[in-house]
Amino acid sequence: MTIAAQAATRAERSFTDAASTLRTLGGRRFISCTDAHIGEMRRLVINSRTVEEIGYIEDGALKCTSWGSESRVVKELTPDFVIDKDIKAWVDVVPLVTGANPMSVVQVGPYNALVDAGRLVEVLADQSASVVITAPNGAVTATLNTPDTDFTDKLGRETAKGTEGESIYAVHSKDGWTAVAVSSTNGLFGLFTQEHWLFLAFGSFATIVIIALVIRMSRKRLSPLGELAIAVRKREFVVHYQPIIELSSGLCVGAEALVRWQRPDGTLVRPDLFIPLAEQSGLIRPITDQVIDAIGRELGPLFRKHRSLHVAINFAADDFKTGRVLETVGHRLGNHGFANDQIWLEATERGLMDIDEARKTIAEARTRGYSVAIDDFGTGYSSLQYLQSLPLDALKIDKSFVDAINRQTATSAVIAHIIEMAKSLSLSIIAEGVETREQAEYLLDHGVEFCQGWFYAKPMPAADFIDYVETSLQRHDSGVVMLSRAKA
Ligand SMILES: Nc1nc2c(ncn2[C@@H]2O[C@@H]3COP(=O)(O)O[C@H]4[C@@H](O)[C@H](n5cnc6c(=O)[nH]c(N)nc65)O[C@@H]4COP(=O)(O)O[C@H]3[C@H]2O)c(=O)[nH]1
Repeated sequence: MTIAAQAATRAERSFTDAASTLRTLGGRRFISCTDAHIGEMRRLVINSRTVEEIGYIEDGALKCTSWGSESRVVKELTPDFVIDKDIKAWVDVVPLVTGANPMSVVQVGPYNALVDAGRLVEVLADQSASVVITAPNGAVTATLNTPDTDFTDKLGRETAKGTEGESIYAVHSKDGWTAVAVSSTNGLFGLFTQEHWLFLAFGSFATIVIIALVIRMSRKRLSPLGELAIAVRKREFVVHYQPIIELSSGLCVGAEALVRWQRPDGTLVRPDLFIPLAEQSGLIRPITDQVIDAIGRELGPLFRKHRSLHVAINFAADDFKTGRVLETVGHRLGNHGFANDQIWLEATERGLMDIDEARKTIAEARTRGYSVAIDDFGTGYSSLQYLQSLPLDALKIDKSFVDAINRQTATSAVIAHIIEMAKSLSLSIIAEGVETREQAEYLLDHGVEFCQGWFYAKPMPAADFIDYVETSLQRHDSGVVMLSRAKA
């Protein structure tokens, strides 16, 4: 298939896919703009590769979109073209809600969908080629790399290919849709056609290369949220475990579970690059569930064998607010033989902002036997009063304060105050990000019980963590203690 043919097929499919998504929605009954209605619109957007946003129109006003409620009057414009009688389409519309780049709009009944025109032409393997796609009524729906429209108009709408001067072109028509691709004879596209004998000889190889490029490019162009939604569906999340160390003995007493997004090419994406988006979009829930499932599967046998170990799990604000965390953890880890007192729930200060809800969830968690720690302490707005009002078990000191130890900077003194504050509230203290022996010694001298950090171990896959724990326990049994040996 030529580039033009791929582009035309893709354009037509984008519009009909969007229309069929809207028809599915139209076939279902919802009380308009309720949580269930908006939630379903959002779900369809997340699961679609073509639709960026869905809107619902009633009495000439945009009542809600997949982003939430709205109440803007929309001007009724004449559609740029109509497909199959009931599908209206417009091109180059600036989205009302996000004000993002112009997109195409497809409307079926009371619903409309925003389709990213750029994605219609993402099939290109050759960046030097330009493409123009026209709808059955001749309206230009998408372009790439600013085509010379005088030239492309001249080529007409019949499937054809050839060269003219320095340019090589292909026109492909399908069901009234036309895509014209133009490239210079030096481009990759030109190369394939010029070296026709090569293409013939290695035709299947070239096709595979193009398909691979197309797939790579379409992945690249997918919005971050679209990518994340696909990662959730394909369960692309893995968990690494960072040992938590008892400072006085050097013994590994447990681990913090830290999620990573493992891309299909094997690269690992850091959580701070996708957790905020996951929290905003609601995808954090299935991600949290996948983390908990992995912990159960990977650490179940180790935790049944060593009852003194604990695992600390990070929870998002949403998990804490709704109390959902308790059911999820109880069910999913209980099945693998974890005792509740082996589970520590970690929430950031931000996650506990809704203090009344947080207090309820924490109290219930402790009744069930879980421990609850406040994470990244000192980076938010927490005050002593705020801390006092929550029935917490432990406080994690943020790495930025540990970094300042013995540095004579403005923050250097803060850590001593945090430690005193935690002690006055009888909270256990865990210091994060310990990278040097001096830091570990300072913390031990100031009565901090636990820490984690690269001085001891980086986060690691489950199999390595299991080896680490077994070795740590054997050493401890044989009387070897890391920090006290270091001090001697
Ligand atoms: N430079 C340095 N870094 C150290 C050292 N020791 C630990 N770290 C890093 O510090 C972070 C500690 O986790 P956090 O404060 O809970 O901060 C976490 C946590 O807030 C969030 N996160 C991680 N996993 C999850 C999860 O499953 N769910 C949720 N909701 N959030 C998660 O992402 C944050 C970042 O996690 P990571 O990138 O894994 O980064 C981890 C860890 O790899 C050290 O000695 N030096």
